[in-house]
Amino acid sequence: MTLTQAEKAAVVTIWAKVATQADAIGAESLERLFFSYPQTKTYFPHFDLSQGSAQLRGHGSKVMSAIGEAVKHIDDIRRALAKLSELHAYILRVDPVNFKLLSHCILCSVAAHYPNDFTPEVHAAWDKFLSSVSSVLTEKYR
Ligand code: HEM
Repeated sequence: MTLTQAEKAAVVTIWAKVATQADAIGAESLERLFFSYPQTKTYFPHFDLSQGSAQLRGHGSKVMSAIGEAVKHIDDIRRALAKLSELHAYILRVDPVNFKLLSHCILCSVAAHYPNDFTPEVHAAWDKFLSSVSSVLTEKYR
């Protein structure tokens, strides 16, 4: 899935804003994930997943910095996320369906924080970007 130059530019622009609140948006995305799709909590039996917990915030921050790496290396997301891809496929064995759920929650959090920036074009570009990140993180399964 390749992003056009215009889509890449839209992703980089919205990320510049998201990056300033990345930790909050990461934690909120996980809260939305666990609240709307409670089955996803089974991957985190060792975490305290209550709203605002230190583990939830810490993990949200890690997830968002990986997204930031992908934005920084938008032309080579595969290489930028190679290690994470192995981790999710071979060690964590996260079912690929869950990536769609998390991507959706990240999309909602970004929209909620930046309603004016979240135009249909930005929405489409951000959605496509998160799909690219997800396909990189799940491609080792095949
Ligand atoms: C956009 C998609 C995702 C990104 C960018 C992402 C990113 C990350 C990062 C950066 C880490 C930490 C790796 C490390 O400590 O070296 C991680 C760990 C982990 N991820 Fe993901 N992840 C994604 C999707 C998912 C999904 C959908 C699930 C399951 C519902 C999941 C479950 C886990 C688990 C269980 C860990 C280990 C947590 C721990 O024990 O510290 N991830 N992920």
